[in-house]
Amino acid sequence: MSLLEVNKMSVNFGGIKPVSELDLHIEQGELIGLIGPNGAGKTTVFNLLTGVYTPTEGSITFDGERIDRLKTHQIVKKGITRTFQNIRLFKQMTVIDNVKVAFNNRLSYNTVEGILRLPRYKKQEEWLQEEAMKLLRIFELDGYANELSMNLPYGKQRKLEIARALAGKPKLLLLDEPAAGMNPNETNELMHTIKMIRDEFGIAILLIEHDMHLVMSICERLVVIDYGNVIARGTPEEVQNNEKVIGAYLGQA
Ligand SMILES: Nc1ncnc2c1ncn2[C@@H]1O[C@H](COP(=O)(O)OP(=O)(O)OP(=O)(O)O)[C@@H](O)[C@H]1O
Repeated sequence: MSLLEVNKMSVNFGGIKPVSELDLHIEQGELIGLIGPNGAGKTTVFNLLTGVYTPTEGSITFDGERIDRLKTHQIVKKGITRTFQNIRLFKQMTVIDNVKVAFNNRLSYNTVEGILRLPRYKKQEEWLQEEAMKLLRIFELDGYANELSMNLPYGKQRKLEIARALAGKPKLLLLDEPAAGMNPNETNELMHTIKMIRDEFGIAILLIEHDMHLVMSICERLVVIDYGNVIARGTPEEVQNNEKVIGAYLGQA
């Protein structure tokens, strides 16, 4: 069984169907690109996978369990985390605190232990600090740990968002246009970061991205959607030469 199995998933908003009968399978450790023209339904797919929307038809099975009726925080606990098209960091918090909050669902002290700062709280706080620093080091953000996140350069804010998503220890990471707004150097660095995550963390990644060079360079398989329907699947080479795909992108121009 695949890590993620989406079968005939649709969502209907008062007659509009941004996603229609979508099938999607992702295996452990795969790096898959979800591409398509503007308004094709890509972000809606992410919102369905993460419980922001509930599918009106079809099913989502993750790690052998149905998740399509679960709430977002329950899905995070099952092992799916994401980043957003527009950066959603806690701007007024430090870099390390942005990562620490995401470890929350892995802590086990209760409120009283927290308020009284009892030993279990202290031990977990130390663990939290170490784990958060480890993640920051991997992303070369440890030097910025105590800066406010809003003061980081744009590319580093994007990296921090990914680091925060990894703090939840996902089995599947969803990245929504991580290269949006980046300059070519930042995009290049991001490409290495995404590859590194997959190799070091051994997790599956589903990537929405308009930067075709990035997508074609790092994804093993691509799924192309248009008007909420899958119009092509395959390796980057196969998809690049697919007439329906070319037509969909030209139609946009
Ligand atoms: N809650 C909603 N109610 C009504 N329509 C919606 C809702 N959410 C999304 N849509 C519509 O679904 C379509 C797909 O939007 P979506 O944001 O998923 O596309 P996208 O492929 O991510 O586009 P982009 O590449 O521009 O980010 C759009 O026409 C959008 O207006």
